[in-house]
Amino acid sequence: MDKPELRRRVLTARLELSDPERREAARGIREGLLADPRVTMAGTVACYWSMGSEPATQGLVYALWKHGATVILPVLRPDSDLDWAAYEGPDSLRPGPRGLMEPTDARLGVDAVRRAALVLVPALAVSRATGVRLGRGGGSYDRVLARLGPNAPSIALLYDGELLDEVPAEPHDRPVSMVATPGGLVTL
Ligand SMILES: Nc1nc2c(c(=O)[nH]1)N(C=O)[C@@H](CNc1ccc(C(=O)N[C@@H](CCC(=O)O)C(=O)O)cc1)CN2
Ligand SMILES: Nc1ncnc2c1ncn2[C@@H]1O[C@H](COP(=O)(O)OP(=O)(O)OP(=O)(O)O)[C@@H](O)[C@H]1O
Repeated sequence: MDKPELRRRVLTARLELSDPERREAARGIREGLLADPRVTMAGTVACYWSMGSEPATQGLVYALWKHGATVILPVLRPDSDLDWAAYEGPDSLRPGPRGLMEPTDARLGVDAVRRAALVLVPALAVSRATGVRLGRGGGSYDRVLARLGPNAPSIALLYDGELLDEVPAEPHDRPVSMVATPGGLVTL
């Protein structure tokens, strides 16, 4: 299966989830992450503000911020690379391009993500064998993951059934080190 076909399949399956199924999945993902010291001990966490049918991250972002972490969120650049800015509470976001909500705080630059002790990554699917992830196709997170050191943990947030035996990979694809599913964290 090629990337566009797998993207369509996963997005279709996500649209078929009911609201209670989505809420329950987001709760499991959030609780698994917030129970892990690698998450709660991170001084700076790079996260993202979920949209559409993605597993919801709003409660997670809020909990990390309340807990005292610096949470940075992506700002999409015209070249699909990602700038970053701090989450400063529920009023610190505004609508951005492509249906995204983006932070209004000062832009920190594309390299700000290197200061994160943990990077949470959107994905449509991840390979159990290699950690290679399928994204929306802009290559944004391929560039982000390429900037991180080899030991910086990166966690993709997935619904059940999205950790797959095989995900189509190209040379520029960068693996994540873990996935967070409704059932808990899986180290790859
Ligand atoms: N929540 C979230 N934020 C993110 C990403 C993401 O995947 N999810 N990105 C990951 O790289 C970057 C933004 N990249 C994006 C690339 C494509 C589309 C996109 O295709 N949007 C559709 C509408 C999708 C929908 O409503 O579900 C569109 O514009 O038609 C959106 C964001 C940075 N921020
Ligand atoms: N390091 C990079 N610098 C510039 N462009 C890149 C880089 N990595 C990937 N790209 C480009 O991004 C495009 C999309 O790649 P791909 O289909 O693998 O995206 P994806 O990983 O699914 O999406 P995303 O990372 O945005 O979630 C490709 O055309 C690729 O050439």
